[in-house]
Amino acid sequence: MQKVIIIGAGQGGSSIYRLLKETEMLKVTAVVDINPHANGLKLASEDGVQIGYDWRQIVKQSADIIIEVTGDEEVSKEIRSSIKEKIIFIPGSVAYLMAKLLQQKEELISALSNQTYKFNLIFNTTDNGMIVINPDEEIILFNKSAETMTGLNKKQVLGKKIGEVINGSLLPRVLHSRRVETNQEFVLGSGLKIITTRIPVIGDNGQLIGAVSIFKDITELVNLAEEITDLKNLKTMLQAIIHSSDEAISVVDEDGKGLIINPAYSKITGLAEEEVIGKPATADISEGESVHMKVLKTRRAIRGVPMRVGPKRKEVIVNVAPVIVDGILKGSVGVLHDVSDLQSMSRELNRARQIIRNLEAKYTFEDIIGQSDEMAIAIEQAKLGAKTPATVLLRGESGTGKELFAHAIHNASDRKYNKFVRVNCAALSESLLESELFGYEEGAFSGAKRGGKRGLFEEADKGSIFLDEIGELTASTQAKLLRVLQEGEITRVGGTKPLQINVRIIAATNVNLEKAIANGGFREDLYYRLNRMPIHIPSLRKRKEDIPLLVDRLIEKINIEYGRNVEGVTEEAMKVLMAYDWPGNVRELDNIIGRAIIFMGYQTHIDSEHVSTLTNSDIPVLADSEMHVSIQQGEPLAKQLEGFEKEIITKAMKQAGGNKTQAAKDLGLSVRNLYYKLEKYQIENKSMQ
Ligand SMILES: Nc1ncnc2c1ncn2[C@@H]1O[C@H](COP(=O)(O)OP(=O)(O)OP(=O)(O)O)[C@@H](O)[C@H]1O
Repeated sequence: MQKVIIIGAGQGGSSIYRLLKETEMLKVTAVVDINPHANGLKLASEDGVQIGYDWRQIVKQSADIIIEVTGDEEVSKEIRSSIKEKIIFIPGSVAYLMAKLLQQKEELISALSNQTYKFNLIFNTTDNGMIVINPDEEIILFNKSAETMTGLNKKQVLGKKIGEVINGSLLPRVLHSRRVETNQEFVLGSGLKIITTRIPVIGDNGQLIGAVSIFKDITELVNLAEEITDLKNLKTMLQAIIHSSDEAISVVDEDGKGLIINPAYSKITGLAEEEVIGKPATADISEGESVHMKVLKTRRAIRGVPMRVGPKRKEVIVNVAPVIVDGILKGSVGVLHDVSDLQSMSRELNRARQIIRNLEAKYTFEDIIGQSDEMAIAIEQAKLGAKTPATVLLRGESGTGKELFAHAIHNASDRKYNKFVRVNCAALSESLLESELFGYEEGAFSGAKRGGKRGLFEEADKGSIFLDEIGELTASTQAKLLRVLQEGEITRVGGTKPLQINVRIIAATNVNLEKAIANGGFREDLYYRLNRMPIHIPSLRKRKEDIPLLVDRLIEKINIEYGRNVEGVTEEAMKVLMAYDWPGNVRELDNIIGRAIIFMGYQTHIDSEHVSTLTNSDIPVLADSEMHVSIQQGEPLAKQLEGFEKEIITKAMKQAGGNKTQAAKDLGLSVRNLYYKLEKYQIENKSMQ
């Protein structure tokens, strides 16, 4: 290796030294610095190169090349003259040029590495994944985010075809199409959803250099979008619910300004949306301080505030509750309940209850009061009857408790978990009764339901059917009933196919069936079928000893019904009750006690004055002094006659103590006709006393 000595370290020799260090053909053995303060000295000593200040001493050493860069002519001359046999001599100017070149190279390298650092910094710190491929589809760049999103290591993927690394990658497509594809959705093998932009890289001369994919993880975005969609759905649903609610609803914000109202609210208050939305809550309801404002002030719900709202001054009950989200008051929601609606609903409910009552047997033998011998026998017989499948015929005047017995028999029988159906045979016309009892087939008559209808016998299958007022059946219905009793089957009206049924019949009548047979009004064969187990329920006048017990139990029952605290009857009152002969039986007694309790004020005992209307006189209906005829101007005669008829029937029923058979007899009407008129004029039994 050629040995080199450099003279003039402080004058550029150091640079020459660094340049020569890189060549493996030359070895710098010494560096001489003619100026002792120059820093070339330090460099040389660090590298273990011999150094010195006395060039004359140094050049005496053997060297193949001497480089002199002092720039000092004197020194230069002296060196030249003193070196006789040295091989090469490079003058300082050339060395200087070399040093300059070296410096430029170093600067270039430093600038380049600086650029590379910046590029790497950007490339690897961005959230976006970046993959670059060459025209052969091989991956040449793969940044940190790409590693994180794909779960692949850069070292594993560089140089590989992108299709092998990312299944189904569409990046090669842009190599062929040379078209940018922006914001394309793609699902990575890891299941991550990304949105990617694919760009072909084309050189200035139009030559294809490769393609870049820049992509973003959009899982969170998608989730967010889904959440927003869910929220939107929820909002839409909530609006639909509020909108369709029959309850009047209003929502205000935390300042009490209207946010939402529904059509029911507008209907009841008479306020349109534009009069409420964005307006202070104090203006929404005409009366008093807005309940909304109170709720917003106190952050407490207010319930049950009665108010009158709207042009019709409708009575409503207001409930308002604050809306608090994460402890922050956001507004309040108010609901107005239209009380008039509630009242009609309660009427509906009562009607429904009545219907249900008709379909269930609610009384048991426990509810039948009576210790008299006659009553004890009747109860005993009924209990026996309950245990057999036999048809039972309950006989007794109206109001003696025949229905009560029918319930009790059903409930004591092994059919108690099945239906108990009550039918009043006198209350319906023949055709209606038959279609009710036996059902009908489609098209049986005009107005028949499509698909036909099940009859009550079918309804009561495996249960019991209570046929009240059986003595009122027409000949046709009697014949059909006989068939049920004989064959255990029914045929729907308009049908041909008989249906097997398993129903226990409990029949009841308050007419003398034997007399009816004699008159030809009742079939004898049916009578014998029905009369297998007759039970006679005594009239109240025949068991007056039961009156005190009945009175006690009735007071107990009515106290509960009316919320009263009546303790009993005075001796005087009891005398009146015992003296009366009770044409309406227990029903009449029930009504009398009920009416006395209503009118007696807050006394603890029913006194004789409260039952003073009870007399056994036999006043003819039309002689009632309260009855009067007054002519209504402009009302048709037929209408006025109807009003008069209603009045007469009401009086007759009152006088008969609610006993329909008696009332019908007094008026010379058939029981069926009386039922029809009671129904027509809506005369209820309760008002009979
Ligand atoms: N022995 C009794 N113990 C308690 N309450 C009775 C008794 N008998 C009848 N009642 C009551 O008297 C009212 C009339 O009874 P029920 O309807 O059973 O009579 P009914 O004989 O079926 O009358 P109708 O022939 O007019 O239909 C009912 O409120 C019933 O609870």
